[in-house]
Amino acid sequence: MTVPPVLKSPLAKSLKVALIQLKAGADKAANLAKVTKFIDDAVKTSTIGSLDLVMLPECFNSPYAVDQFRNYAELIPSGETTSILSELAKKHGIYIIGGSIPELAPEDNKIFNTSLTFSPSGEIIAKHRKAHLFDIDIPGGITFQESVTLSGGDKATVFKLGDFGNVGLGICYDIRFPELASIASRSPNNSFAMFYPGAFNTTTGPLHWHLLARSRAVDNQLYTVLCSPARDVGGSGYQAYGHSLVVDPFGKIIAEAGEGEEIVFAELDKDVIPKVREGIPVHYQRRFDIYEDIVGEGKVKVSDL
Ligand SMILES: NC(=O)CC(=O)C(=O)O
Repeated sequence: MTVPPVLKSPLAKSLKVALIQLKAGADKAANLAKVTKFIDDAVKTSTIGSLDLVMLPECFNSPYAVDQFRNYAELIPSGETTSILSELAKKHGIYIIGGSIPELAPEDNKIFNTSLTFSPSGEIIAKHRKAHLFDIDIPGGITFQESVTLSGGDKATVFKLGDFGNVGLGICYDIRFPELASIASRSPNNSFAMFYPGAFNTTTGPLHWHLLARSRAVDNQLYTVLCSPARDVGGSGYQAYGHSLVVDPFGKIIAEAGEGEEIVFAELDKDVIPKVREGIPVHYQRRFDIYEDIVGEGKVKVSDL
């Protein structure tokens, strides 16, 4: 039997988070004013004590629409959304995982769907460009082609969240690709959580939102934290699913929003990861001798039958 080593949690101290589930409209200034108010409110009304981190949803300053991304795109770090989030992080002395915004890359005029994380002193400590673009076609359900106007990022993102430990960051459709979470959780990265700002919809949300969040948590024995826009009831555009949530490393949902605008609070307990990994030690039972070559297409070994 594999005996797991005596475990030190990858989360050094418990982390108190708020997820801001808000609805973005066409008016960018109004979206940004709303973000400012929601973050102020989260800090003031926290039901779990002083917050460490606030997270925003995918595309919180613009409509989630292929034909609009370029109109709302900003330079990073000189754009106004970056400045506002940096100031808010500094003002409240918290980390902010800034959902995502359309980013204009001036060197090649490409547009990316980009998430920034800010430290409590307002510095950018992580930047992730959505790597897997949301190009799907479900007849009678939803057709969406991000690649019409967006380009995909070219890296997995793992970074140090100050004294808490390491975390991974993906955006929405990225959650369907388990590799990003595996990269974050495995040695030497040893992350305690994956954060996914995400805007699933009323077709794929009921099918897969909770399933994927819980799967990535169970696969990797870490927390998964997903923050969605609120649903635009009666609106004619993209209908986000809502249900922002936090899943613990056992796969249990420990906090969840409904469909409307809402703030959800959750505490990520530092002692849960070692308990899960000691009890169900898959983290130490992986057979890299069998699957080390199975990376990328065409590399699967076919056995001699
Ligand atoms: N909007 C997305 O990027 C992903 C999504 O809605 C899905 O995977 O379903």
